This record gives sequence, structure tokens and C-alpha cells, in this order.
Amino acid sequence: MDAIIIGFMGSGKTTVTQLLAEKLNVKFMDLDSLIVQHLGQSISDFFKSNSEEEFRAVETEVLKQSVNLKGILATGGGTPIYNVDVIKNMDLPVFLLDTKNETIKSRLSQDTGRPLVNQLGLDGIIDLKHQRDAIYNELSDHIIFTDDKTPLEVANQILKILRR
Ligand SMILES: Nc1ncnc2c1ncn2[C@@H]1O[C@H](COP(=O)(O)OP(=O)(O)O)[C@@H](O)[C@H]1O
Ligand SMILES: O=C(O)C1=C[C@@H](OP(=O)(O)O)[C@@H](O)[C@H](O)C1
Ligand SMILES: [Mg+2]
Repeated sequence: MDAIIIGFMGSGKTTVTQLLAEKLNVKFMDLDSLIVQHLGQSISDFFKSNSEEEFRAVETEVLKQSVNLKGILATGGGTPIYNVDVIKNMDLPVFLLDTKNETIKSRLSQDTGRPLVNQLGLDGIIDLKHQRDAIYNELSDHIIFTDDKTPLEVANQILKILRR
């Protein structure tokens, strides 16, 4: 793999990583999509009949399987929290997409596909972000603030760093 993109839900990992992979002409990988393929069902449906703990076990399994694949990987928002050592051992540049609370809320306000947003509500997920921020920062080599940028601008900023 060439790089790994982390950050909270709504920071733009999936959107930006897809653009970045196109620009680099490498494979785009989204851990959530790999999990959906592995499970044969959506993450929302999986959460309906399974616990978050079971989801995290699948997430770790699929993450470990993806280590040797080529391309750029967008993680899920919780992936780094439960896989600190796996990500450190990947020995790849880690880009953190950081986003203000209000931007996250507005980007996710229409969302129905993220079970934790449904369970915790928009204020609840901001508390969750605060709990996670220290680990995101610990793992990241580069932090990109996304609030006032388009996905393309975020991708270009990462591209510049990768080409340095
Ligand atoms: N830089 C950005 N500016 C405006 N909207 C964005 C930006 N990045 C992502 N979005 C929008 O926010 C939502 C969540 O983006 P997504 O890529 O799914 O985030 P993540 O994978 O980090 O949860 C989508 O509707 C997406 O179009
Ligand atoms: O933050 C989280 O714990 C999660 C984030 C989601 O990915 P996105 O960050 O791409 O929304 C997905 O992995 C799952 O719903 C759990
Ligand atoms: Mg995503």
C-alpha cells in the first residue's frame, strides 16, 4: 500500500481517497467496502443483528488482509482506535483528515448509512470524536484540515506531500 487515510466519520476519507487514487493511478481501497464484500451485507444491516464488538473483529480481520494489497486505503472512522498497532506496523504514511464539529454534523446530518450516527445522534458522535482525537493524532504523519476545502483540494494537498 502507498498510504492510509484516517479520520472521523464525515471527514471525507472515502471521497478524498477515491480522487487521490485516480490522480496517482493506483487502486482505491475503502475498508468499509472491503468489509461489505466480506460480509455480503451492508454495515447497517450487520449492526442490526450483531454487536459493535463483532463489527470490530471483522474490521480488524479485513484490515489485516488488506495490508499487502497495492493502492491507497481509506479506513473507517473507528478503525485506528481498535487497531493502533496494526496501523503502526504497516509503516506507511498516515494522513489524518481533520474536520470541525459543525462541519461533521452538517456533512452527516442527512446520513442514514452510519449505524453510530443513528445510535448516538449528532451530538453523541461529537463526544465520540473527542474521545478518539488523541489516537488519530498519535497515529498521523500529516494532518489535513478539510473544512474550507473541496475534496479535490484535500486530495491535491495529500498528493503534493506524497510527491515531495
Ligand atoms: N471536503 C469536503 N467538502 C464538502 N463535503 C465533503 C468533503 N469531503 C466529504 N464531503 C461530503 O461529506 C460526506 C461524507 O464523506 P465521506 O467521504 O463518506 O466521509 P468518511 O469516509 O470520512 O466518513 C459525503 O456526503 C461527502 O460528499
Ligand atoms: O467511526 C466509526 O466507528 C465507523 C465509521 C464508518 O466509516 P466512515 O468513517 O467512512 O463513515 C464505518 O466504518 C462504521 O459505520 C463505523
Ligand atoms: Mg468512508
